[in-house]
Amino acid sequence: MITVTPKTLGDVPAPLDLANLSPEQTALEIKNLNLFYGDKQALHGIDMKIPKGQVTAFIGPSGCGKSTLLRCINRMNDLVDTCRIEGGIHLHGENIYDKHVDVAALRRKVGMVFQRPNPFPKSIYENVIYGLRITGEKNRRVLDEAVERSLKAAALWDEVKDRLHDSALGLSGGQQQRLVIARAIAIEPEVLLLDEPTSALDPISTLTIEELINDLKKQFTVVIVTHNMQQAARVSDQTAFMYMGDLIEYSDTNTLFTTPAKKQTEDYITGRYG
Ligand SMILES: Nc1ncnc2c1ncn2[C@@H]1O[C@H](COP(=O)(O)OP(=O)(O)OP(=O)(O)O)[C@@H](O)[C@H]1O
Repeated sequence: MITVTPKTLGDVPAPLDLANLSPEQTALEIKNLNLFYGDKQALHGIDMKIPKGQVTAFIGPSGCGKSTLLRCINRMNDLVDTCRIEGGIHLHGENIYDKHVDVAALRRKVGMVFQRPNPFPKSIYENVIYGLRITGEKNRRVLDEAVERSLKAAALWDEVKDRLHDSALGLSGGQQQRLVIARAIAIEPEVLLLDEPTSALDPISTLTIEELINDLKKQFTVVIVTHNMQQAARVSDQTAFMYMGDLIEYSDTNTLFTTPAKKQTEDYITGRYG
């Protein structure tokens, strides 16, 4: 039996009425999203609004479709040949799956951090400004400021400010993951997708990243996939429980973990399966 103590990091905001968010409150709206890998349907008619400036977690047993849904938000699934999508995801009222959407521009608005830290074999400095270099930024002062701002926002500045031109590969795993977060936020996205960002880290680094997530939502909308229910309870404002490609329950995190509406959710959070 797993017991989950909800929300220990940050303030507990008043729960939002997730079904009736206003356009101003909404960062993303997922509308009747179906996803197929070949003949196999991995997501079934997902409908949800993700609020701005908050942390939303996707939880559920292995294979339920959490990462698939997360990857839909910046069209990473476009890279999978067999993948077919119906329905849409609306950002500023526009479906990101419309034909004319520039996917590179979308990924500048919707950044992503993966399970394993993946810094480039370059200096700390060059890692952070990687996205800015791609956009053609050359002004040294602009780049220096972006490095300092992003590393501070990723809670890494104090640890690396005297060795910005050393290789990023010399950092610890937890530092590398914060560097990758700094790289993602240097281009000032609106939404940050985190796919099990602490699963390769030790408990202390995990706590540092969880505290960081709580700070990041002041500037960004954060969506996190985690297999760790305690982590979802600690960092997220709302939680979506998925099972076999269905969105079973989506509510504010305290409600989902203390008084779930659906039996499947209760069975999962009490450790009866998954
Ligand atoms: N590239 C792919 N090609 C074919 N099937 C895939 C692909 N990626 C995922 N799937 C299938 O889609 C379903 C959902 O997988 P997904 O990785 O989204 O689940 P998950 O909930 O994130 O699981 P985990 O917690 O184990 O990472 C699974 O049945 C998986 O086998």
